[in-house]
Amino acid sequence: MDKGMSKSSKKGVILGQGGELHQQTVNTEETLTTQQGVPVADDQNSLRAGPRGPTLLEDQVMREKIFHFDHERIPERVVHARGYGAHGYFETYESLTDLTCADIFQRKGERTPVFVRFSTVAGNKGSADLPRDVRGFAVKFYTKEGNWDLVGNNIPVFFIQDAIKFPDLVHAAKQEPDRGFPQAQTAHDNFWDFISLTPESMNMIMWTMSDRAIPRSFRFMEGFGVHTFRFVNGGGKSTFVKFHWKPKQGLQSVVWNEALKINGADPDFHRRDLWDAITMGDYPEWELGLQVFDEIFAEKFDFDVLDATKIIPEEEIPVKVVGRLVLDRVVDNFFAETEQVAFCTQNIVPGIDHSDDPLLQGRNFSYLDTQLKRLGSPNFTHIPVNAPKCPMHHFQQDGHMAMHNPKGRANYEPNSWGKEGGPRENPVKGFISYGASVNGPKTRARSETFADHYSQARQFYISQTPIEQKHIGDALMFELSKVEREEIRERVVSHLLNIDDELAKRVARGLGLDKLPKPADAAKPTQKNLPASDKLSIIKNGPKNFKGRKIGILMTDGAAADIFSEVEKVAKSEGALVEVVAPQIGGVKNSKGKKISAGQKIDGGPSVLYDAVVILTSKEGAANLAGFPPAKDFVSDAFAHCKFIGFVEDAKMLLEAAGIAEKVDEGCVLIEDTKSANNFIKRCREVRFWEREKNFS
Ligand code: HEM
Repeated sequence: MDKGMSKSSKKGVILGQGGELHQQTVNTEETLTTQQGVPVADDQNSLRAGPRGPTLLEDQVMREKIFHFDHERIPERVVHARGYGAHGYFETYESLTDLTCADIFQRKGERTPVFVRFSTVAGNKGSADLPRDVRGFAVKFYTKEGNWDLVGNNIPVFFIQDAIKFPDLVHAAKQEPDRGFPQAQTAHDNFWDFISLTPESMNMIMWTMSDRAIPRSFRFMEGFGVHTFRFVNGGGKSTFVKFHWKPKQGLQSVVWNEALKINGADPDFHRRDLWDAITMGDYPEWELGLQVFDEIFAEKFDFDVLDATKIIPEEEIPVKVVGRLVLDRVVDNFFAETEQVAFCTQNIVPGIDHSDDPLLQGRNFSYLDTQLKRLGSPNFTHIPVNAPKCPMHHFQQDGHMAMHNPKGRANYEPNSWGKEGGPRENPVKGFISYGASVNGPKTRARSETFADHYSQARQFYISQTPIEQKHIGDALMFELSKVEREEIRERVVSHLLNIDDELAKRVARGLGLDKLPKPADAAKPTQKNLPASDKLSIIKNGPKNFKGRKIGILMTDGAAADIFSEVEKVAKSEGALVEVVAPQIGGVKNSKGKKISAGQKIDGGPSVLYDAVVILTSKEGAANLAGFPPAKDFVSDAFAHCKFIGFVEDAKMLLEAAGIAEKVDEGCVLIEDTKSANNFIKRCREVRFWEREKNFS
């Protein structure tokens, strides 16, 4: 023990003479060292000339520590900066030899390790999880023949058709450059100015204004490869393919007012949800689906399959399910894995190839280029999360932070070093690009087959349920109400007139436009005969049960013990979680005097954090909470967000104070016994009681 230090009652804990705490190794703890491995005796005090004197430059321990800290940050991704990753595996359901020689699709039942990163697009790294935004859905498959990255989104189309417009799109969407805000939202002039001058974005705008852009969780959203890719089989035959991820948990989104509140209550809502589900063993799963088609279909399809602003409706080409993705392991270290992972559309494997989609072609350049800047060296493939799990042999060498360097004398080929000469080409297994014929004059021209900007936007809109259509209108009104320049608002409405008259009129009314503008000049008239596609609606593809969802039970002292155990029991048998929200974090004593611990204190656990709620108070508890705004909001928000609400007779006073006692509807279930608790859970399977929203003005 140093001079001036005194022992505390805890073994290995010493107080310094300035009162600072020193935790020292006793038995099994490892010794703290510098990066050079030198043991450190005192991590609380820098080296000084006397206890009150200046710190000495000589202090290599402090300098090393601060030097490293000073360089902890790397540039965030230029887009998709905020994300969350997890490990898992992909399991192949059947051999697809006839379609592709990609090794991952050859053997039924084979499991391939994967790393997945979900993200928002526009917000900075520290933004919240629930802005209205596209979500990234990037999957790295560590196949036996190299890494295949399927870098997709939760929306199957994109804003632009040509990668040359990507910098403009992203500049317009992110914070405005003079003021540095608003961040993580598109509700501002620059974004809508750009969009209103870019009619090819209209299909994507319908999707981003829909509830797809405010998913309940990463677990409850679809993923799409977006572009048309190619499969190539062992005989060199190619077919076109589009990739889909279908969540086994079913689709689910939140409502906009809820999203706004979640961002405040828990900005990490989505990452926490994924972390919790995986650590509790409720592994999320998606099935990989393919839409496979040939040149003949591509020729006769109304739209160009190389145009990333278009889908192929599932009714035209059904999605064939070929495998499942299971996420079963959280990261050990967020920075090492989620931050350093580098997905790249150019990472494809034998049997998979690019198409001529001009957006995809530009992406193939952009990702590698940006990652060199972001990760600081061409050796980012040496970082474990990026390194293939199959053998690698090449002559690439040196560079910053080179971790794996080839051995031996030969670092070039051809060479004449025989066995020691290193790896050789393999024309049998090696990647061979599909030999598509390419010709045509060099030109900066866009194909006329890309010119229909409205027909599929309309098709998406008419495929939605009335509630979903209403949400699209509401979202447009919200976003445009934040736009300061009226001519931009008008220009957007002029595009909506080419999509759906009623939608355009409703938005115009909502914005208070004095008169309707003329419809925008359309390069091609809208085809109004495209049929509705049920697969495009979230509500029509919702969950079949309440598994993986969370019920918030607002409880007070004296709450009925039997009802609590009933709700807990039925929720458990459904695979749903319950969390108690109480006036104090210490929990409550139920009617039998048993202590029930709380997951949240009422003002930290608003109902927006739950998929359904139960108001389980005693009479006295309800009376106390009736005067407490966070408790009233808990109930009234759950009602306004169309959630199923279970309640007990004793909670009536709180319901009254929240203003819903008179409005109790079929989405509010009185829980008195096993039967009604079961009934409540059954209702919850519909996720929301949308009927209620019809009564909101
Ligand atoms: C179909 C259209 C697109 C989709 C589905 C898409 C998807 C994604 C996803 C999921 C990420 C995040 C990857 C991660 O989690 O690390 C990402 C990042 C990125 N995307 Fe895209 N993107 C699209 C279009 C584009 C285009 C056209 C460009 C550029 C020409 C581009 C450039 C980038 C860049 C530079 C990053 C950051 C990559 C990094 O720093 O690692 N994207 N994109």
